[in-house]
Order: sequence, then C-alpha cells, then structure tokens
Amino acid sequence: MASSQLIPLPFSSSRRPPSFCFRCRPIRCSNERQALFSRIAPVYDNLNDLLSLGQHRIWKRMAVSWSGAKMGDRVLDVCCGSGDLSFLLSDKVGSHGKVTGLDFSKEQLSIASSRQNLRSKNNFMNIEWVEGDALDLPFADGWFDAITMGYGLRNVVDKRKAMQEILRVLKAGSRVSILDFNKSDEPLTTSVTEWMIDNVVVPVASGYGLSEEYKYLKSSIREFLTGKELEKLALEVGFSTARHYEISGGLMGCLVAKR
Ligand SMILES: C/C(=C\Cc1cc(O)c2ccccc2c1O)CCC[C@H](C)CCC[C@H](C)CCCC(C)C
Ligand SMILES: C[S@@+](CC[C@H](N)C(=O)[O-])C[C@H]1O[C@@H](n2cnc3c(N)ncnc32)[C@H](O)[C@@H]1O
Repeated sequence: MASSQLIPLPFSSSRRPPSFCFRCRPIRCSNERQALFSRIAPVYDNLNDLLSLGQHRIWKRMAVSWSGAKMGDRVLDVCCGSGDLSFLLSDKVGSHGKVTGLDFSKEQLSIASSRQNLRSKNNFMNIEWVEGDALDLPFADGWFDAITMGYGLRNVVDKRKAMQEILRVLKAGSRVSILDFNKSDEPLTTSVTEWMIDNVVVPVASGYGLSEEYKYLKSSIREFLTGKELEKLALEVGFSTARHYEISGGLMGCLVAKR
C-alpha cells in the first residue's frame, strides 16, 4: 500500500533557494514560480473548473490516454500539482501499477494528498507524492513505462533540462505526454486566448487576490515554444519521435514523444 505521506526531498544543489531573489524579474526564477503555485494551491482546482468550464478535465484525459499508460505500469506525473493527471493515471495502471506524482510545491502536494485520502477508490492508494525538482528527477534511468506532464513544461525555468530528465528516466520505447497551452501561429487564436485571460481569467482571479499570479499565464504562453519548436526540442534531446497535437481549436496542445 503506497504511503500517501509526502516524501520530502532536499533541494538539489542546482536549485537551493537564495535567501532572496532580488535579481529575479517577477516570476522569472524557480523559487518565484514555486511560491506562485503554492499561493494559488487552495483555489487552483476550482478556478480551473470555473475558468475552463470543466474542459480542462477533457484535455487531461486526452493527455493521459496519449501517454500509453496501461494496467500494471510504473508511471510518473511530472509537475503533478494537485494531482489531476496522477489520479487519471491511477485508474489506467490499476492496483498492481504504481503512480508517482512529483512537484516542488509542498502546498500543491498537500492538496493532492488530501484529495487522495478523501477518495474512496482503493487503487488511488497506488499513488505516492514526491517533493522534488523536474530539473533534477530523483529516479533511476529508464525507470518509468509512461510519463505525463500537465501544464508544467511552460512553467519550468529550463525546458531543455526538463526534457533531458524525462528522457533519462523513461524506458526505451515508452512515451511522454506533455499537455499545455498552445503557443499558436494563428494571430486570431492568440488574440482570443489573450483576450480571455485579460478580460475573464484575471478579473475572476482578482476576486481571490490572485490577479498578478494569473496575469503570469499570458506572459508564460508568449514565452513558450510553438508546437513545431517543441517537436524540434524533443528530437534534439534524443527522443526518437515527437508529435504536437493541437486541441480545442489550438487553445491547448499536447506533445507526445517516444524514447
Ligand atoms: C488547467 C489549465 C491551466 C492550468 C494552469 C497553468 C498555469 O501555468 C497557471 C499559471 C498561473 C496561474 C494559474 C495557472 C493554471 O491554472 C487550463 C484551464 C484553466 C485556465 C486558467 C483557463 C483558461 C481559459 C482559456 C484562456 C479560455 C477557455 C475557453 C473555453 C471555456 C474552453
Ligand atoms: C499549472 S500547475 C500544473 C499542475 C497539474 N499538472 C495540472 O495539470 O493541473 C504547474 C505545477 O508545476 C510545478 N512546478 C513548476 N516548476 C517545477 C519544477 N521545476 N519542479 C517541480 N515542480 C514544478 C508547480 O509547483 C505547479 O504545481
């Protein structure tokens, strides 16, 4: 029976937080982002449901399906947050499989662990929560049969390093499925997304005192990689195949890469 206790890991030397981050521009460095996701943790799930009208659950189901996770597998959910994809993976791999949800926000992992304990399904006990850094994964080479990363790659400070780490811990012939906002080539799609963030998402978030945190969404999407650039990065780090699928009219996208 997997423990639902959090497994704390010491900060890796590459990310030991400085006493303060005076040189960091807002939301630019790892510990700023860690603090952001810890602040939004209490309302994160509810705002996702409200602001996407529940659609994000469909997008996450698609990403988990595309990971190829199956009964009995040992799988990893990188940047698991409150655990949405981990719970979907838990159903896929069943009680003989094993799900590891990794995140560097204690607050997000605490929400995930609480949600696990509230659920009646036995096989959710096949999930363990690990506090760790996606840029320094505390797992052996070739350890996982499938990996997911939901709305995480856009948020790590070193996307190439994150992809290298995912490749390292993935078994040969296995897949990673990386879901995120799509940095569209279509001006209309970009305009609609940015209009929604400015005029719906941020005003709603401001009701919770989180307008700055949700404003970050727009800048992070602008600084993200396009689908083609994500495919190129995956092949450069060593994945054998990489395809980026646009979802919901190009609002979201999912990169599926095989080792
Ligand atoms: C699950 C979703 C986003 C997760 C997420 C990712 C981030 O990087 C954040 C950064 C800072 C704050 C919050 C997040 C965050 O929640 C996607 C759905 C939730 C979005 C917040 C809503 C986006 C709305 C779309 C722009 C328009 C939706 C149109 C239609 C209703 C589908
Ligand atoms: C937008 S949330 C996504 C949560 C969840 N996967 C989902 O789909 O709802 C992004 C998560 O990535 C985590 N994160 C960002 N950078 C990280 C890093 N370098 N290592 C581990 N977790 C990280 C944040 O703490 C946050 O919980």
